[in-house]
Amino acid sequence: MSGIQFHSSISHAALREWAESGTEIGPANLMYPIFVVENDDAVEEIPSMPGVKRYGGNILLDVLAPLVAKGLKSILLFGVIDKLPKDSTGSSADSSQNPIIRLLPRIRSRFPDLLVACDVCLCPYTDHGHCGILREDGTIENEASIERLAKISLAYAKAGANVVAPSDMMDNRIRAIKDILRREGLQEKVSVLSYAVKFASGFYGPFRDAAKSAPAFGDRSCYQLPPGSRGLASRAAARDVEEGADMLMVKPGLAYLDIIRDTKNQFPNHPLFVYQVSGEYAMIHWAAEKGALDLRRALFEVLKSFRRAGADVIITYFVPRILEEISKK
Ligand SMILES: NCc1[nH]cc(CCC(=O)O)c1CC(=O)O
Repeated sequence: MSGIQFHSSISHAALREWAESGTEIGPANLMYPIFVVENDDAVEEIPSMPGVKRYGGNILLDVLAPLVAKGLKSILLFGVIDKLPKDSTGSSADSSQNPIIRLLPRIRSRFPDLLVACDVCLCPYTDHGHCGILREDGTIENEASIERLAKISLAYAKAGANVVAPSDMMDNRIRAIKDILRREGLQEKVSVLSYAVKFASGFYGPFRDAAKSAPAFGDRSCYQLPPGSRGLASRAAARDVEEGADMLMVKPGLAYLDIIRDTKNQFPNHPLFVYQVSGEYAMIHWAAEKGALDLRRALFEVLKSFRRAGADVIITYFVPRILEEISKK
C-alpha cells in the first residue's frame, strides 16, 4: 500500500482536535458588535437581522452580564441616533449626548475586564450618510474628514474606550488618529484597530438598516476597495501598518478568505481581525431558518475557515450563540 492513510490519524476525537489545532474558536477569538441607541431603556428589533437588537445603555448593561459570565472578552460599539441632529460634519458623533460617549464610563466601571472597542465613522451621524465630509460637489474632502475622525477618536478614548476602530476608509486617518492620541498622552492606553482592508461589499445591506447609515445618494465605492482587487488590499494594509495601526481587519469575511491569508502572511505580527458582516449573518440565519442548513454546523465551519485563513479574532453578531455552544461542551 502506498499513500497516506488518514483513518488511523483521525480515529479519535483528540486526534481530530490536534489536526485542527490553531483553528479553535474560544472567547479570546471573538468580538461582539453591538448597536447602542439614545434611549437608555430601549430594545429595538432589526427586521433584516433577526436576533440582533439595538439596545439602550441601561438594558445593554444587563444583556452583557450573562455574556461576560460565559467568557465574553471584547465588544465593538456602534452608536445609532434618531433624535440627535445629523449634519454635514457629524457633530453628534462626539457630542456629550452621544450614546457611546454616555455609555463608555458605565460599561468600564461595571465590566472592568471587558475590552471595549468603538467604531469610529461619520456615516451614522452625517445628514448625507457618507463616511467623510463632502465638498459642495459631493466629493470627499479628505483632510477635513480625517481631522474630524481624529477628534471623534479622541472623544471616545477620553470617555474610556480601550480601542478605537475607524471604519470610514479615508486616506491617512490612522496617522491622524495616532497623532492626536499621542499629543494627548493616550497612546499607551488606547490602541487603533484599523478597518484596513474593507471592500465595497453587497453584504453590508442589513447593517445600514441597523445603524441607520445608508448614504442618501451615491455609494461608497470611491473610498472602499473594489472586490476583485488583491493588490490594493495589500497596499491598504501596508499603508495602515506604516501609519501605526496596532491591529488590522479584513471585511467582509467569507468572500475574502484569500485576502485574510494574504494579510496575515504579509503582517504576521499584527493581530488580524475578520468581520463577519451583517449580510453574512443574515445569509446563515435565513438559510438555517428555512431548513436549508444546520445553523450550528454551518456556522462553526465558517468560523473555522476564518481561523484557518489566518484570522486571530472574529467579529460576529453570532457571539451570544457561539458562547452558548462553547459552554455546552
Ligand atoms: N462605516 C460604516 C460601517 N461600519 C461597519 C459596516 C458594516 C458592518 C456590517 O455589515 O455588519 C459599515 C457599513 C458600510 O461601510 O457601509
